[in-house]
Amino acid sequence: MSTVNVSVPATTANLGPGFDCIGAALTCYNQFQFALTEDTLNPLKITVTGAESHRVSIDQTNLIYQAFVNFYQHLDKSPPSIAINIELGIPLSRGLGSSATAIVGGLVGANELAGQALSIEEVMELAIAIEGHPDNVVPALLGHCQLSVGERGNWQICQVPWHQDLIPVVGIPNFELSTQEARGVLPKQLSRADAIFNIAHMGLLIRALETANTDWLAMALEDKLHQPYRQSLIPGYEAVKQAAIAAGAYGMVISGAGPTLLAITSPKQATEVIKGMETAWQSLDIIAQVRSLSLDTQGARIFY
Ligand SMILES: Nc1ncnc2c1ncn2[C@@H]1O[C@H](COP(=O)(O)OP(=O)(O)OP(=O)(O)O)[C@@H](O)[C@H]1O
Ligand SMILES: N[C@@H](CCO)C(=O)O
Repeated sequence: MSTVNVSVPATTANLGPGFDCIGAALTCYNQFQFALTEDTLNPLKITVTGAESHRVSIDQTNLIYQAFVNFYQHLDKSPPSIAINIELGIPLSRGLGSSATAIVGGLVGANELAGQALSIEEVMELAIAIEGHPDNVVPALLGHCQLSVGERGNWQICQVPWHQDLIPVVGIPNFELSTQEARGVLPKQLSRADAIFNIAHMGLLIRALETANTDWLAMALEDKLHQPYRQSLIPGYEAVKQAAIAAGAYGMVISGAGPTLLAITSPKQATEVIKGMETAWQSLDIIAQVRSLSLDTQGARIFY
């Protein structure tokens, strides 16, 4: 087989208190096609379609290709000549795990072309090493909501049940915030009180997601580790949060490193929450796309 297609879901990381360790896959996708070529003079050809396609590099710096090459380096082999077609469905640098889709897509495509030389656990390990933290790449690969605990070479991955009555609503503004910039504003040290706050809220979050106990969820989404420092990088954060909660959301958090904002609500209130968040962005003259999504339960999918 010389051509393989891989579809990888968007992911929302952190979910409030779970900085760098929890993330959920959402029903919005990037698609990648990998076709082996015989062209040794031009070993890489990349084409990109979809919104923001002009912003993706089409040379060897492309993150998908870097992950692809990383896979072959891991096997001590040279990468084959390859044509990669990228169909972007997930906006870039918005906190919806676009970089994780590129890393997972590149690795899964390479693994399939290499006859599944690596197990899914080995692919996951490589993906975490490239991204530097597991919270996006693990659910992008496996689907569902995933808690990743451990360190290089020794990860425990725990699927966190997500109650079907909890609807994720994402508000995606039309400005970008790079993960690098959003990590740059975080303090190097935390007080003991803030550490205890996050440990307790994270424990509550796991049970709240499973049971849809909405009092628990409303409290569990609070965090003292990253959101207080990142809010000022996202114009409209407070107004959109207030509007979402007034319209029936249980809470609202920064999705990944932002600037996308993630509200969680009930199936009944989802339309009102979307309207409320839209109106709040509009009143600040910020263009944003607000929509409800579902939990993706498949992760990276291979098809021919
Ligand atoms: N389909 C893609 N092909 C190649 N590179 C990509 C692709 N998608 C994302 N990237 C790379 O990832 C960068 C965005 O990564 P960044 O971590 O800043 O944002 P994100 O992954 O969208 O957000 P977050 O990590 O907060 O969820 C892009 O600037 C680009 O370099
Ligand atoms: N946990 C990461 C997710 C974005 O890559 C962060 O918030 O910086």
